[in-house]
Amino acid sequence: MPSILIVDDEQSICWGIAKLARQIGCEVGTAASAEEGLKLAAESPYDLVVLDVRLPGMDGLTAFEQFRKTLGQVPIIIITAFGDIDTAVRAVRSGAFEYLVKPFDLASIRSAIQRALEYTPPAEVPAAEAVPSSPDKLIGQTPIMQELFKQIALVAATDTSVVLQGESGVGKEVVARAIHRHSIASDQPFVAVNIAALSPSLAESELFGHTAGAFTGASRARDGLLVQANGGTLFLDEVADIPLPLQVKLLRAVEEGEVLPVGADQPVQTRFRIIGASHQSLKQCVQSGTFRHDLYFRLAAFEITIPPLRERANDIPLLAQHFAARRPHAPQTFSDPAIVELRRRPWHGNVRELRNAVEHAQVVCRSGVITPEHLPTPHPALGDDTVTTADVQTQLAELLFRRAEELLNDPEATGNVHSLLLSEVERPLLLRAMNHYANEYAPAARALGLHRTTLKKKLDDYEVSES
Ligand SMILES: Nc1ncnc2c1ncn2[C@@H]1O[C@H](COP(=O)(O)OP(=O)(O)OP(=O)(O)O)[C@@H](O)[C@H]1O
Repeated sequence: MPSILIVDDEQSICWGIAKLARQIGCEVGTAASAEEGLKLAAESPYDLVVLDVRLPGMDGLTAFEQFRKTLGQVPIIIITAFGDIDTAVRAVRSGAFEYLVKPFDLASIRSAIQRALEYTPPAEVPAAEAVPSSPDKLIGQTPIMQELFKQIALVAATDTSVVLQGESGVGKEVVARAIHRHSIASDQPFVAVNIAALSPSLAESELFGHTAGAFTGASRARDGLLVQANGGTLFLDEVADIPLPLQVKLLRAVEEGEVLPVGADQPVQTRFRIIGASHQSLKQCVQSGTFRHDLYFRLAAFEITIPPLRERANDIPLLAQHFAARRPHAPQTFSDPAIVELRRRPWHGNVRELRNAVEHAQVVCRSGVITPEHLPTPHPALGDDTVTTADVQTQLAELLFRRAEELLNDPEATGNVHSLLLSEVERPLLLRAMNHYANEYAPAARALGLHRTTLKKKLDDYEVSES
């Protein structure tokens, strides 16, 4: 008769799993701490261990290695309620047979136990590795986040392409960074590019590079971002915005591990893991013909959907504390009504909006305790008819602020930050004006307060066709 050791300090869990194990014909030992479990394991051999991570005294992941020493390569199922991303990665890397996130249903633990009992262990299992904690840590304790950590841990261990879906500000970039940080390529480059922010005329050379003299202004040859990511991870934010002709080139690069820089006749080798992110459904973009289906299938080998903050409201107090702690000299404490208010808000701008609201409150608060009055007015939902001009101005200012910060941190942009940012603002303005005046230069130029020829020249520079 197979025997199972269940180590969990929650009596009800021990009892539930023990009952189920007996039903499937196992002998059962239970322990409320790792130390007690190790003692039982030393006394009699077990065929399977079900091990909780959070235990009084020694934690489950530390005990894992001890169980290995005592019981050899028997399968160990790890269960956890409150873990962080490092816990998930350690659990996956430890060689745990299965990693279950509480609350789990009886069917999943039953299936894990049955599979574990039929399992023949491999000759060697990699040892658990300590994963360094990182400053851009992913915060979350809700079951939704625990599941997300698990997905990240599973995919990080591979070189599979990933698509991250989720509303703006949910944390797609932090997740991409976490995947990279926990992958075997973590010491290689992580190159992040926001496709929507690339000027259309320069997107190709930015991504694929160019030779010297490939176009006016290209005095020196330059590696594109795909080559800069060689050996590491390329994060394409707003991947749905890649122009169709470049999608073909990107697919070729990913499939064949080589790119053709603008103006070059010889390809350059480059291999990287690609992580795409989008707030739009890529599947819908494929259906509407704006995204190639072959590229979609290549990228979406593993899809992760990051839920909006309002669906994990229990994480809000923790996130608020996390953001407040980033400014050690500013107020750190939230009054109870402030926490209630934070939890109540819809957070259409998700974690980014929450982070900004905490920063705002810390600036406004003079008393040491943050109260609801210190919080800024909430962002309206996009497309909401009640959005006022002031709302739009606030959001625009915030986006420009963020983009300016990105450009100021980009060594390639140094010396051009002003013109780059202004061109990103000017292009949509001119396009809108032309559209508004049915592509008539004269009224559009009059409304803009520009000379007609100046408007025409600017549109040419932005490569905006007259159609
Ligand atoms: N779970 C989290 N824990 C800690 N910080 C987070 C978390 N999720 C998001 N953030 C923070 O929120 C901000 C927005 O996150 P991020 O830029 O990754 O969102 P995004 O989904 O990529 O947004 P966009 O689609 O607009 O590019 C960042 O400052 C990020 O560090």
